[in-house]
Amino acid sequence: MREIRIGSTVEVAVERSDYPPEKIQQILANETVAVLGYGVQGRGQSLNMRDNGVKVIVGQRKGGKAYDLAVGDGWVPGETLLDPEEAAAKGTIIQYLLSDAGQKEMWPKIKPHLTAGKALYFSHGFSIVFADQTHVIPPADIDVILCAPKGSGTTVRRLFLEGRGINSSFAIHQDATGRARERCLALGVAIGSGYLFETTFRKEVVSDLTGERGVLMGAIYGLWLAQYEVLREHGHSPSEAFNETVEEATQSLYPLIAEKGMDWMYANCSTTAQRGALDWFKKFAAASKPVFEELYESVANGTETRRTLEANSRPDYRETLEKELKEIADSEMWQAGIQVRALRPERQGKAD
Ligand SMILES: NC(=O)C1=CN([C@@H]2O[C@H](COP(=O)(O)OP(=O)(O)OC[C@H]3O[C@@H](n4cnc5c(N)ncnc54)[C@H](O)[C@@H]3O)[C@@H](O)[C@H]2O)C=CC1
Ligand SMILES: CC(=O)[C@](C)(O)C(=O)O
Ligand SMILES: [Mg+2]
Ligand SMILES: [Mg+2]
Repeated sequence: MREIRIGSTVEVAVERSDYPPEKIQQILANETVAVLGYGVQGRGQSLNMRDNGVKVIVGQRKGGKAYDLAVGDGWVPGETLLDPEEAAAKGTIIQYLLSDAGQKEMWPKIKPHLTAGKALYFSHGFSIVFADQTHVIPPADIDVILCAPKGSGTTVRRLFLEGRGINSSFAIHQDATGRARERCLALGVAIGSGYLFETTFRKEVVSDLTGERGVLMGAIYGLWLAQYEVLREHGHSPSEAFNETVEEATQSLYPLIAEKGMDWMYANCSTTAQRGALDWFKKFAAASKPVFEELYESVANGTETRRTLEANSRPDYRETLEKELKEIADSEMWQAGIQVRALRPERQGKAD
């Protein structure tokens, strides 16, 4: 356990060394972990647990890319790769890692398998907190726990293979067995977390939905796009606009922020850049804060989850999504990106 003091706030983080492999194996000795869904998280988490000596089975419907990927990763059909319902019946811990819309849809079929003493595990507070929309209400005699890696499942796996770990949030919603916490933390480390920070299901889902719609994904692209367009409209070439908006950010300046913070990145730029950034960040903060308030409200009052469930439950949701992603890919900015990335010396001659 590591105590962190930030101003007047004291937080305790659970670390990997609190749950060495022998302790994980002891806590989970009589458990079969059924990972339902072999998407981005299901894949990363199940492979890491398997490598950590946990007894894991995967529940993924036959047919489709995810199933083939699971077979390719060494899950054995009929043994460690089953239908989601079959896996739910066999598992003592059910990791519910279908897409959030998929969790709602499958719930009536999964619920009967959640018998007394089992644990239901989520990587997002979505289904439980917005139960008025999802109707996911677990029986009272099971544990309901959460471990949410704060990053893509791809990163969960990559960092694990590099011997590193991802930060995750954890939360206990229901402790029916008295073992919910130890189950949750043992799993949290087994899936590849480096540090685990305690939260609630509600805090997790509200912050996560805000972050991904905001600075992590939605806002960052919105800002980049606006700057790219202004540069182009003023006669700058596509490569100049892209370099000055995206390539420099990801290749030079963001890694410096990751290393030692914003002040460190600023300190390593010119005094000219520093003066301008120090003046302008306040204007951007003031201009965007009302949008973040609007976003937070839309998350907190359930508008965002309602929209997600509606859009992602449509039979043609994949085609619509692919069309929207293709529009981005085909836009001048990201076409410029393909060309500019190909010029990175280490990528010469290699495809994107
Ligand atoms: N993608 C990520 O890296 C992160 C995801 N999460 C959370 O983890 C959970 C899983 O998310 P992802 O891995 O992104 O899921 P995903 O969108 O990759 O889908 C996971 C699996 O669900 C299956 N599925 C989808 N709809 C279904 C349905 N109606 N019936 C049966 N199966 C269905 C798909 O075949 C797929 O194998 C979600 O709660 C998500 O919010 C949390 C942190 C990051
Ligand atoms: C990767 C992650 O943590 C996100 C952005 O919240 C998600 O994929 O839902
Ligand atoms: Mg997240
Ligand atoms: Mg998310």
